[in-house]
Amino acid sequence: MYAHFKKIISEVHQGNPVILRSATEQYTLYAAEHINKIAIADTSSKIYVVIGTEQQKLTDEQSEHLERILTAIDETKRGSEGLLLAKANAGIKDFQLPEAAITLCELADFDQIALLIADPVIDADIPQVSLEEVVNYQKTTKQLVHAEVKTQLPTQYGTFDIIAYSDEIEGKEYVALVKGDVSGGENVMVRLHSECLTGDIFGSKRCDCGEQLHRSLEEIEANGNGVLLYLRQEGRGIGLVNKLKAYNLQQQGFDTVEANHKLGFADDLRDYAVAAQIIRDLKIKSVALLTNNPSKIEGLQKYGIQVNGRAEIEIHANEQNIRYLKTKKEKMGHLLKQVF
Ligand SMILES: Nc1nc2c(ncn2[C@@H]2O[C@H](COP(=O)(O)OP(=O)(O)OP(=O)(O)O)[C@@H](O)[C@H]2O)c(=O)[nH]1
Ligand SMILES: [Zn+2]
Repeated sequence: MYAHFKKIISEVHQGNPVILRSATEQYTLYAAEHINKIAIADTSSKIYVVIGTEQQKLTDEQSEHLERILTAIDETKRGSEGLLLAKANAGIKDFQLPEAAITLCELADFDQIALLIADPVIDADIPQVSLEEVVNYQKTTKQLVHAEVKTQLPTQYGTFDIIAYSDEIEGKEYVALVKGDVSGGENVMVRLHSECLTGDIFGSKRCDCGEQLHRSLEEIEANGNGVLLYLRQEGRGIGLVNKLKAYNLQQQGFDTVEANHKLGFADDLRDYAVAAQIIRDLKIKSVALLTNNPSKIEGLQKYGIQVNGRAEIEIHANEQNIRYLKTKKEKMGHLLKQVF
């Protein structure tokens, strides 16, 4: 995993250029340690010096690099340089190209100072890396969830350890309900449960969430080992207010996917980086997911979690949720055997 990304880091480390791009912009990136007059003189494009800083205060090393770079640029008499500050402590959600540039320099064992040169020459020999790749690499490899407290929770299904997590990806709070010793475990039974206030708390019949939540806890208890992660992904990531707006649209005849589109959202906005991070924090080696939703499997694999199996968790349909379940099967690829 990440072979291409590791090559990028190695190129930056050796002082070679790489192209860093977002959907709308692209630049040639050099770590400041390697910049020399030739690289600067060779280009007539705008040059940005990017500095990672906590409080707009440079370290001694950064000041030295900056002086060297500015002298080099000055000697070319171009004077088209600009200064970009990247927040050294920027949350992953706020990452833009400056933060990505600084991250690449740090991963290449350099100080937090980089050069970005506009209008890069696209050349097959110069490897390219996207902002998204940098963000995904950080989400996979950097510890971005934190176990804050662990205690016992006796429930009607059995007694679980409950661990509350905070995270630096979404900025939310989560819980993991853990049965037994899962550390080092292979094929651990895991339920990724997406928050559904209406279904989980009020027993809504519009969806199958509440019943799935309780069934999962029963199954984990019966298995004597497993984890339920309560993920803050209300409304497949669109939030409670928008989900209720989607319900109004469904009342008018649109299905759950069409309703999302009418509100300006994709079918499903969920990202499973937090789930992957918690699974890694629990030192689980591989999982067997309780789900009917193949995108949860791919969502975890994307962040390096080994998914060895799947157990279905199908709830009997009722009159109110049959259309919703049919849409999930037909449009979202959910593996539902009892829905036709
Ligand atoms: N946008 C939107 N979200 C919904 C709707 N009904 C339920 N949800 C949300 O969908 C999520 C549940 O996801 P589902 O796709 O039903 O099932 P799943 O959890 O992905 O798949 P399983 O693991 O098989 O249960 C929860 O976050 C609910 O709040 C709806 O009509 N519109
Ligand atoms: Zn629901």
